[in-house]
Amino acid sequence: MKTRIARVSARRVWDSRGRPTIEVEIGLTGGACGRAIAPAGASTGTGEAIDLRDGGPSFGGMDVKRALAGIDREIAPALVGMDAIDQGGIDLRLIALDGTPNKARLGGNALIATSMAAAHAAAAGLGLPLWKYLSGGAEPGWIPLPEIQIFGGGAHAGRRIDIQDLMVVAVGAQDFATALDWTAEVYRCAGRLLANKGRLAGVADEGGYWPMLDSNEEALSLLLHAIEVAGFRPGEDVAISLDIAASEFGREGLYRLDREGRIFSRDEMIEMLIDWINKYPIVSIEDPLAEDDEAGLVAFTRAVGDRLQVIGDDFLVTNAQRVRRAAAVGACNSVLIKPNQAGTLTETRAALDAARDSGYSAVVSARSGETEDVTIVHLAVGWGVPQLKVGSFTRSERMAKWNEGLRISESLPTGGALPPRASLPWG
Ligand SMILES: O=C(O)[C@@H](CO)OP(=O)(O)O
Ligand SMILES: [Mg+2]
Repeated sequence: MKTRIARVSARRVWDSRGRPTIEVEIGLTGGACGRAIAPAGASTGTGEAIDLRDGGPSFGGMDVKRALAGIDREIAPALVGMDAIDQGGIDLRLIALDGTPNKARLGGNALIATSMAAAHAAAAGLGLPLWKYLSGGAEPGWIPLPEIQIFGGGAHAGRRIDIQDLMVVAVGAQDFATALDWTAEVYRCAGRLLANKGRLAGVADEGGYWPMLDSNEEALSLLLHAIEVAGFRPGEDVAISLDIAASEFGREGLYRLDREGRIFSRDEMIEMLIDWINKYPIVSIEDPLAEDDEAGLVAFTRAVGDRLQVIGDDFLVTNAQRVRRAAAVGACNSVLIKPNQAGTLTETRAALDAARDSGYSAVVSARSGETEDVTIVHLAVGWGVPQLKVGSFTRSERMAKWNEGLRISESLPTGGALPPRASLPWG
């Protein structure tokens, strides 16, 4: 059999924040090979798979090396001889081998890089592009709609503003290439507007501009202005999407917003967000409240869930059980899908299936620490997820993914067609 695993090897490579990470390479008996690199978050949910990452000010720890040793000594011997096409069996074996509930022993980063490398190897062994292999023969009808960061704040930008991602979605674009064109235009205008104000401090971890502003809302109004200056109709051509990443500044129902100079109660936080939704063309808000504030998330979803995509990221951590529980209590109506939060592709897929069963929308997402790895783009296309969140222009680890989307769209029967508006939550 051509797709039997002949070797598993790993190396220490570097991510976009200058930190070591793990690349796994899997070779098959037929000669095909696949490889994948683990990304890493900065604003992480407590329920995520635990990575073995190097810590300390000089990142001089030994944890990545420890993870590599685990791959050499335990994972490789366990996987050699398995069929790479048996993704479920491979992932189950990885989970059993690790033996902890959060993958802390062998490392979530070791597991996800291995799990994704197996999929790449299987696809290569069958002579298929990864998206096609993952789609199981179904023809995707479209390529996902991009959600792209224009301003970066929170843990990705020295907390100059409290909220983490101010993004745009080209809701009126018909195709993927046009969505990128429009977003690039807004991005350039936003940069010019910030520079003219003397408030541009560089670019954040995901490529969005790093704004030095006096309030969070100032960033929102500047973003709206940038959409208009770029010549688009706010809300009709280009809309706003936010990741508040509220777990970074909220605990036990209290939210400390440094830009606003005060602590908000849960109700005040919800009031402020609803005020923004009423004033700006916002179609999606991620982690509006902290991961420990289920009551707040339920109240927020009850108040605006019929007109807004409410995404759980830190709160749901790509976990099927959590998605089902959230749906039962009415917290959020959408889930962010990040493979490395789950730790294996099979668990990632289970979270997506749980979302579909619960009537939740889904958004596949990169992490703030990324590399040239483009697996998530194939995953979004192959699994038919209609939205994809990756960072912005001016950072190549982000553009590697958007450019891969352009390449994939050339081979889809529908070309670069985006999901029909009616199939999206705001349609
Ligand atoms: O919060 C998020 O959604 C991601 C991407 O923006 O950030 P991080 O990878 O740091 O969790
Ligand atoms: Mg998030």
